[in-house]
Amino acid sequence: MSLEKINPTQTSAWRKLEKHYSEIHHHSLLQMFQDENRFEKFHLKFNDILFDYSKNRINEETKKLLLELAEECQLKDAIEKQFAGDLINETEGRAVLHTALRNRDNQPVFVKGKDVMPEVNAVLEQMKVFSEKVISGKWKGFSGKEITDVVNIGIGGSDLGPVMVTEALKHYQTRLNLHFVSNVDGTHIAETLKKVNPETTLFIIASKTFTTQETMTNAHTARNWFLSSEAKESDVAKHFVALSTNQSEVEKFGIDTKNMFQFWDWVGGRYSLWSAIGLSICLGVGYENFEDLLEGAFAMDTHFKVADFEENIPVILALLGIWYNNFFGAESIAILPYEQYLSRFAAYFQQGDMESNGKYVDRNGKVVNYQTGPIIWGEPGTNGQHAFYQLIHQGTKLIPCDFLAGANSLNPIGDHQIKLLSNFFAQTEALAFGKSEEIVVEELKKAGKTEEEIEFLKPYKIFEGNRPSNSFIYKELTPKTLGSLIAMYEHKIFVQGVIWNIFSYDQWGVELGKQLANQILPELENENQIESHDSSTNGLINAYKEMRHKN
Ligand SMILES: O=P(O)(O)OC[C@H]1O[C@](O)(CO)[C@@H](O)[C@@H]1O
Repeated sequence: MSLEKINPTQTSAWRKLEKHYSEIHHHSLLQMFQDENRFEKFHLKFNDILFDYSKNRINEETKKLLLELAEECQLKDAIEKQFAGDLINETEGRAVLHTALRNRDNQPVFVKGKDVMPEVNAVLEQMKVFSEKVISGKWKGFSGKEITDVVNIGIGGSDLGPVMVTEALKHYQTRLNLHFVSNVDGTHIAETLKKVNPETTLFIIASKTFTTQETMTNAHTARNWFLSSEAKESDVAKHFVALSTNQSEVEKFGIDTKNMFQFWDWVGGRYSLWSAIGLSICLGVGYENFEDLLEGAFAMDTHFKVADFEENIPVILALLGIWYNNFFGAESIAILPYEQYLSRFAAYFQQGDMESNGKYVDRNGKVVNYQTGPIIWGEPGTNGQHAFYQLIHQGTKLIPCDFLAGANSLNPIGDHQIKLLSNFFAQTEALAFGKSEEIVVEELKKAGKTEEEIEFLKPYKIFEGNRPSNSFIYKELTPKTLGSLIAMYEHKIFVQGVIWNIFSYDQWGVELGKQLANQILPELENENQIESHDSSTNGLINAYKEMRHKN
């Protein structure tokens, strides 16, 4: 059964929200916080995570209306259909079941009448056995030495998840050194190969389709490099494994299918870190930690499935996003982790969110007349503070922010953590409440400025505030907590897609560029002048041909 296809702007909740927005959009957070119970009203707890959403430009009525919108858009039904394995990715005729990959209570999950759990568990077991063999040193390279380095070759969802998670869980690192190669720019693989030894390196070729140009090019280069050492063709099996849904392409590449870790078309690339694509995570941090990551995600899945919407963290997070995106006209969201280990978290959700909800055609095939997915960006605090926070505080754009921090550091050195957290708390406070003219004047007086200097400096030093943020504070960055946080954002993306009435699980928008690149590639293989494109593209190609070194 497909999802209901409701244009959100046609719902009565949307109309009420428009009216409500016109009534409250100028209200300040300062006024709203006159209510001493505001934090009590607008925060939620989930295991070791606290979600404070009180510093948002909402009141109880806003929340009520946003929840009405979710009901009217039949969110409950959509959630049930996704978890049940309905073919909700209609343009590709697929179910969407990354939740089955972390379905830790093992209840059957059916796709087209077949329970997928036995296969899911079999691949997990294969990942466990293999990663333990490599980590323990039982898996030997062609010259009998242990594996020391693992190179994951993949791109997009076959790279970003493992990169983000292995960085986030570096504290739990095994003895193996992990490397990731994604870019087709030869520099990426060249610089990586300089660091490794063919005798002790394991290459993981990670590609759902096993046809992606970047990945296959890098994979062939790695294979040639490997075979240019002492290694023989028959040694490839000891040094190359594949993560894919495409067995025949894996065979064509020359990887023994014994060394293939399978996943399925109901796992979207950007939701695949929980699948065989997570093999580099298992190798990097150990299978038990990978399992804990799955546990954390499963706990969030269960919460998302069963909690009432008003207490449902992904639902509330999604609705707040809609409030800013569609009513305030905010164009982006900054994800700002005060946790160095989460340095790739925002980059990961750039793909997660923007590839999922960057769509202008709705589920009825009609061009939408409202905004859909936001731009996602961000860097870890406090680095961001010294780079782009100026614009968030005093720029002309409204940028809702998600702040994330661990209460405890995994590297408790001196007073680093309280300094870090003092910044975390200070930033959301400053964004929300700003700095008034009176305080600015008082400070300038204290600094001994003249009346004239005060008049001049005053406007620059005032912070109008009223800039919204969510805060997530968790006990410590464990694999479980990380799993929950990732799943939380995944479900947020899904909820927003349902409300915007778009298909969140396809990505047709990346195809045109790929197609054109394939057409242009043969044109670059000769020295002929090119005239087949527009004048700009012709001009650029011909200039390139002039500039490049001739063989
Ligand atoms: O795993 P594959 O098939 O190589 O695809 C890599 C990436 O390419 C895309 O299909 C489009 O860029 C992503 O969705 C995907 O994560």
